[in-house]
Amino acid sequence: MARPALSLRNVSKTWMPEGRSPVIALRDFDLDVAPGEFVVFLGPSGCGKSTLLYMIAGLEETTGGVIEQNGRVVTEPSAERGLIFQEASLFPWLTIADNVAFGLSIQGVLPQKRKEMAADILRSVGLGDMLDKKPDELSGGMRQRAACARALAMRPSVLMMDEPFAALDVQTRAKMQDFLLQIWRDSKASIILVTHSIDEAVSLADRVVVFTSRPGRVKTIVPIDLPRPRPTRDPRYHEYRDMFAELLADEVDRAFAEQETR
Ligand SMILES: Nc1ncnc2c1ncn2[C@@H]1O[C@H](COP(=O)(O)OP(=O)(O)OP(=O)(O)O)[C@@H](O)[C@H]1O
Repeated sequence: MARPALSLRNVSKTWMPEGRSPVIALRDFDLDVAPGEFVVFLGPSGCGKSTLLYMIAGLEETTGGVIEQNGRVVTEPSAERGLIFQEASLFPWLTIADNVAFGLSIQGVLPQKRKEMAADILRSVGLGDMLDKKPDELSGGMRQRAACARALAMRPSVLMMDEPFAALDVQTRAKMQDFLLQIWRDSKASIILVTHSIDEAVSLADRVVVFTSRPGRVKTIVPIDLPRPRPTRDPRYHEYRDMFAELLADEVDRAFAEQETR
């Protein structure tokens, strides 16, 4: 791989919740993400996927190891690394256009330019008619597109998404996946998407990183060697699905077995 966009070396995190025992969420996690690569994190519940995104975003500190973006150690949040959550975290009192413009104001973009940029990017995600609407006037899928627009306006080179479509109905989810592939191609950013959906992983990823159960480590990394749009009727598509189902079932079984021997 040419210089990775993102490099994780021995990344570990132990949470120290007050009055409770420490939780080792991640231990010695290693991964390189290439520029423009689409990586999906798949793993059992509680294996540290969100924790890892927060650390890559610079919102939480690691308790071991190093995270680098383009060779620079990550120590704090940066516009270079966008993070989108399951529920679009837009400011409810601002219009969609002002939500997008808000981040640009922090970057020092002047008001008129902010307005133009916000309108442009909202048009590119199909929300050109919604500029003056407030978030609660939009559907869930539209809100998620607005959240994408807000993150993309900052031109991040890495865009992280934590189960972004989990709250959406099946049809909207499929549309959002197509939309995401389109903005991924246009933006040329690397994407890291966390999902519980095996189908979503096989439909979207260049590579799927399968986590072990907690403490999360890399169990295996599987490149998806299928053209896009993914041929869902192709036997190979189903082979990938079956393989991921087995890998996850293994980890869930292992976690249960460990709990029982404790
Ligand atoms: N702020 C926190 N303080 C203490 N423990 C935490 C905190 N955040 C997460 N944890 C613990 O760290 C572990 C990993 O949590 P995390 O949310 O990263 O897992 P996940 O893989 O994203 O789970 P899920 O798939 O269910 O969303 C869990 O045991 C969780 O309870």
